[in-house]
Amino acid sequence: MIKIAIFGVGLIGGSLALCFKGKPGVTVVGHSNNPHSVQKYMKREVVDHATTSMEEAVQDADFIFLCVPVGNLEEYLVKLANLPLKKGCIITDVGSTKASVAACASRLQLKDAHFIGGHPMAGKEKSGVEAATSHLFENAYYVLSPDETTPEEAYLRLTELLQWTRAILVKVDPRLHDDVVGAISHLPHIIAVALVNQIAKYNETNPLYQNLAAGGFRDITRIASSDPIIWRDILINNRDVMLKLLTDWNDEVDRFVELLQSYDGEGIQEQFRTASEFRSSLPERRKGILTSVFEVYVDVPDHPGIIGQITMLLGNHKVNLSNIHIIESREGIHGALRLSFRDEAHMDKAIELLKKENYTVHV
Ligand SMILES: NC(=O)c1ccc[n+]([C@@H]2O[C@H](COP(=O)([O-])OP(=O)(O)OC[C@H]3O[C@@H](n4cnc5c(N)ncnc54)[C@H](O)[C@@H]3O)[C@@H](O)[C@H]2O)c1
Ligand SMILES: O=C(O)C(=O)C[C@]1(C(=O)O)C=C[C@@H](O)C=C1
Repeated sequence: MIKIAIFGVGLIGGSLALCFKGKPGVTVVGHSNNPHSVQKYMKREVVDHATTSMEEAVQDADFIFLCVPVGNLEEYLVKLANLPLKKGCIITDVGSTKASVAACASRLQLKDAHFIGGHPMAGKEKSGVEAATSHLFENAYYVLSPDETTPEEAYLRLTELLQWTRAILVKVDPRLHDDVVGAISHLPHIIAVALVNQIAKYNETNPLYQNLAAGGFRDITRIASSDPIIWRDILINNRDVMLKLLTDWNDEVDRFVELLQSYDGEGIQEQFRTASEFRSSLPERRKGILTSVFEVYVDVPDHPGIIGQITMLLGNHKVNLSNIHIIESREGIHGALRLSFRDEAHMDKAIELLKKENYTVHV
């Protein structure tokens, strides 16, 4: 029997619990200091058992997942270091920053357990166990940060367990993680919140701002509704990285100020062109059983009607496309199309048809 203890059965802890619960030979135990939360975990059936006792949760546990706010991770590690743990037990976390928790674990020199930091790059603006879902991590990157003391055997045991999440596991150094995730996750959260607050101030004198706010505003501000405590902890913890990133952000804002002051239309167009190019190169990651990713890339010459030709070819043979993306669209340069399919059979049929028409296809 594999016992998994989860501390903090909220959005992320609850979603992990749902990935593991019911799997052969697995028992999932949830912990909270609050008896009402313990009852809720049981009522919602996200865990097999729940308790307010830390000792009971970790007794004989093979894996311990710390899914509490970043500001509480060190306190939990210190508590665990003083409890009897099963020999070889793996402690991991899901915190959105990795350097400080890794440093804390290495200072503590856990006796019988191995700490391997983790961070699934998936989430929502909603929090709590009510928002948990077993599909949350599917096709998402999941960072793991073993260090030089981590036995290969322990790392492999954790990666094997995490296969149930259907995430893509990737090893990243904790400091590099905080730099990169600061830029692609933490900075966007600050920008979204600052933007909403700017508009909310205008709205105080005229509700038309709120009434007219449409798709653009909603798209860029979804994450402004994220949990204040979770994000307070993340930003304070990654403070140094964030201060540097905000300086660079000010430069980006200043660039637009200069472009507008000098009526530089071409410069503005160039900003949108380069942004669109990078954004369309981001891999699409769809979640859910029915929306697994089956993608191919097709080299295409730059001439009008090429997308129509390809969609017609596939449509005529009843191949269902779920999405089509232009990766490179600069004039005179060969580009690529990313074609997405809902299942493997349609993807295979598309590859066969495209190759027959002499297109270069990359799978
Ligand atoms: N929300 C996201 O998109 C996301 C994505 C990846 C990782 N994370 C990380 O996952 C962790 C959990 O975030 P979440 O989004 O699941 O939040 P959440 O609020 O949904 O869950 C947090 C859990 O921790 C418990 N908790 C809160 N304060 C506590 C305290 N002081 N002591 C003990 N338990 C406490 C809560 O009861 C809850 O069960 C955080 O470290 C966060 O950085 C979040
Ligand atoms: O999709 C969202 O709502 C998220 O905020 C998820 C998100 C992100 O910024 O991408 C947020 C925090 C995490 O630590 C990882 C992922």
